[in-house]
Amino acid sequence: MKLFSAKQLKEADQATEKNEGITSIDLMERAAGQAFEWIDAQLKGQQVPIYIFCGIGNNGGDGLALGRLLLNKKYDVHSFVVNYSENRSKCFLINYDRYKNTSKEWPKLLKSVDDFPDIPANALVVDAIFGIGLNRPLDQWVKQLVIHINQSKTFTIAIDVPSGMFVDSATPDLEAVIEASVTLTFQAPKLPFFLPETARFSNSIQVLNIGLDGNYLAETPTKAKLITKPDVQKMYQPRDKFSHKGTFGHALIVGGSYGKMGAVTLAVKACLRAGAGKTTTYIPESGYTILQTAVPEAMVIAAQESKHLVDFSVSNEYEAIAIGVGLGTDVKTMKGFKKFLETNKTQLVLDADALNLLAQDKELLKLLPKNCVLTPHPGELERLVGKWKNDFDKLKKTVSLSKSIDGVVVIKGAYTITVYHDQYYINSTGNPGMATAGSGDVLTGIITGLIVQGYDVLTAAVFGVYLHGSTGDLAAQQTGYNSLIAGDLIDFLGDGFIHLFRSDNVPQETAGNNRKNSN
Ligand SMILES: NC(=O)C1=CN([C@@H]2O[C@H](COP(=O)(O)OP(=O)(O)OC[C@H]3O[C@@H](n4cnc5c(N)ncnc54)[C@H](OP(=O)(O)O)[C@@H]3O)[C@@H](O)[C@H]2O)[C@@H](O)CC1
Ligand SMILES: Nc1ncnc2c1ncn2[C@@H]1O[C@H](COP(=O)(O)OP(=O)(O)O)[C@@H](O)[C@H]1O
Ligand SMILES: [K+]
Repeated sequence: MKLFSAKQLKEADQATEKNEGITSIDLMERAAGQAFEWIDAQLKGQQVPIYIFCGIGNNGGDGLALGRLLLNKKYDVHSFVVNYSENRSKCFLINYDRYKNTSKEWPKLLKSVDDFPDIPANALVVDAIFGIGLNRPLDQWVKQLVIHINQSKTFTIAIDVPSGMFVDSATPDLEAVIEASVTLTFQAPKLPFFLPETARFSNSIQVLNIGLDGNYLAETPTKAKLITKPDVQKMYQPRDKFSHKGTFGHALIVGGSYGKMGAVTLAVKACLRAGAGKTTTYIPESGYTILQTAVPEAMVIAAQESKHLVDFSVSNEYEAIAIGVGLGTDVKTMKGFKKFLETNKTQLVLDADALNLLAQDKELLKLLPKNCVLTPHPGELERLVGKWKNDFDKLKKTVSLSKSIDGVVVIKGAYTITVYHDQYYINSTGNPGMATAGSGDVLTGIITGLIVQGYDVLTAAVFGVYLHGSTGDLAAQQTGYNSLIAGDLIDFLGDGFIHLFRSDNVPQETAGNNRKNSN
């Protein structure tokens, strides 16, 4: 799903008006109508005081149109115009008049802190103060209004965007943003809904299709995409009946150190479960028995050194090498790692301590082969690119890194973002249960397993991240968040694949039948 910029949405707006022969006021009525339908479907006529705060631009126009529709359906509506500027939009003014013709109680004008209404605890608040047109920090008194609404702790519905949130750049003041309970966003979600600093404001996101011009939406490329099930279904490569293990490649996992062999165990199991034809691990000698016992399906090459890898001389028979899990950052390991990079020609996935070694000597980045995959969590990323000022700056720095190595960088976390040059692929699966030691090692194994089967590196990263998260979601249904451990992600990976092609909305009857059959 494409995430459009504010400028693109305004262009889509104009394309729709031109191609459908409608005006912006018609489009506003459509948007407000969709918001009304959604709210009416939840309330079903239930009478609660509805407090609508409207700005003076088109977001405010949406708010007034919504207010009129709710009044027509006999809801208890109280509207306020937040008069932060005299520069009112045309569509706002039209809806202001329409509202006044509908209601005896006209919208109250708010011009300063003294005008703020008390908000009853049982009120439903609608935030239509600012939308995608916000382009500078809020005036002090408008910020106070946002704080006043947030402090009311009432259920708050943001129209299009929580007011105060910037769409295409960093939000300058995180105290001046509406904390929405639900965000009714038009046509497509906005990038900051998925970034760590701002995601908490938009909460439950409902995308309302207001029918913007289909051609414009299809043909306009976006920097950011939200990766959902239909996107990854297209990525899956079915297996041929006459395929054999040689068809699906040979992966090498290089890593482990004394006390950290588990990381390699998790990565190699995940790699196998992702579908690699063959896997080999290259580990310090002390891990030999551990690996052979824990993963009989994997081959093991034990290095001479007992506790840390020093010599990384590996053959070139592998389709991909994952390096770094449990590796450690011993001085001798660093030397061997450098020597390895100087001669290696195989596709690489670099994680954990391999990233820390790269951060210790950034010159090593120049030795990476084209199209490698780096999978840093935010701490590892910071060591590689330096401190960032905000989420947008983090993305900019990651884009520079991706371009400089001509490879893929996966920023792990909630809504993992895979960055390739200046494209962002935002993952929609996963849960806080996955914040547990070793779950990153599993991801490394999955991505490597996909690469050796023939997925290109970008697809392997985007698809692998999605699968890892959806597997975590399936596992959590059985384990709950607290009890999920990294090994569960391996156990459920098969379910993750199977669910790729299962409908999410299993009808009750079918679910019942399944239960009956399994009894
Ligand atoms: N295709 C679509 O997407 C559709 C969009 N629709 C709706 O329109 C919304 C966008 O409306 P919008 O462009 O009028 O901007 P909005 O957010 O109401 O802001 C109002 C104005 O405030 C100003 N301003 C900015 N910052 C400020 C500040 N800090 N303090 C004071 N003033 C500030 C700035 O004007 P300026 O002063 O810069 O000239 C800005 O223009 C969109 O979110 C959606 O709800 C739907 O109706 C139909 C389909
Ligand atoms: N709150 C969360 N929501 C979704 N995914 C998460 C969350 N927390 C962690 N994860 C995922 O779990 C993995 C953790 O990786 P990492 O920090 O490298 O763990 P480790 O080094 O212990 O293996 C990443 O893929 C990350 O995206
Ligand atoms: K809003």
